[in-house]
Amino acid sequence: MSAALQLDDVAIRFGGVQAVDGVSFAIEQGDFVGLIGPNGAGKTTLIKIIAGILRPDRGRVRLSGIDVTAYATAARVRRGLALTHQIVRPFREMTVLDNVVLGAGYRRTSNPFGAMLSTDRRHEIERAAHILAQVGLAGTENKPAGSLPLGQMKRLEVARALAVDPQVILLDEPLAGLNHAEAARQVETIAEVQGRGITVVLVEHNLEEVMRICRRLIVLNNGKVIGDGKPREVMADPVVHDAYVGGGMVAHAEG
Ligand SMILES: Nc1ncnc2c1ncn2[C@@H]1O[C@H](COP(=O)(O)OP(=O)(O)OP(=O)(O)O)[C@@H](O)[C@H]1O
Repeated sequence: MSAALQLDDVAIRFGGVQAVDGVSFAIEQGDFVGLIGPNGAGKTTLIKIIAGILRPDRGRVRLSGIDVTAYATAARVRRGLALTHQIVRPFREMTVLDNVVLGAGYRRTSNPFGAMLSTDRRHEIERAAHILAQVGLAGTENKPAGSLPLGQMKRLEVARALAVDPQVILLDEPLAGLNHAEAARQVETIAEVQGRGITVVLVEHNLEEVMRICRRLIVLNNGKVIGDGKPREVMADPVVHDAYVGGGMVAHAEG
């Protein structure tokens, strides 16, 4: 069976900076992978390349064996990819429920606003309400998304990603800015998502949580993969340790 997500020799340069430098890996369906590395390692750039927001200078991106390197983001979403952003970006004046309904529309059509007006909107609404309950946001359906506290807004991001019925979900710093209780709740939500067989790729600075929940870590430094394997083994590797200490960041100092 093809890997859920496969990268072959992916690279991109911004001026003098080789942000991603020949990255290759394959992630199996249902795996739970933490993509980590010191500041500036290339994590966000790589996530953007996987999502089709940036085109690599070279290399290939495959989803379930299909080469999507030339696909726009919307076409990748229709192939089962979902993305949450580091900075939460709901439509703030729209209700929580409509934000999720709109997310679902992306999977079916390139015009999600049109999808909101479609005849099976009742079905979409029921489905969106169900997803909101799954991420612990039942009762918030009719509130404007912009009125939610950050912890709930980050769960809404996950709900919007789930609405496209993804096979692979990319989470960019889903715990950033959350207090301990909110982070714990968000981790529960993410673990539940992975428990449903969805492949999860997580970029996160909270190494303690990453080590606890991920089955595999891929470590980037200066755009290159410098570690790949079981979390404890990877973090025990002196090369990985040096990259963090050298980068001025000590394991589990952030969160
Ligand atoms: N649009 C851009 N133009 C120029 N340089 C960029 C651009 N985007 C990223 N870079 C550079 O590419 C490198 C990788 O950045 P990236 O944001 O991917 O790292 P990161 O691992 O996500 O870092 P952080 O943990 O701080 O978010 C950095 O040196 C960054 O300054």
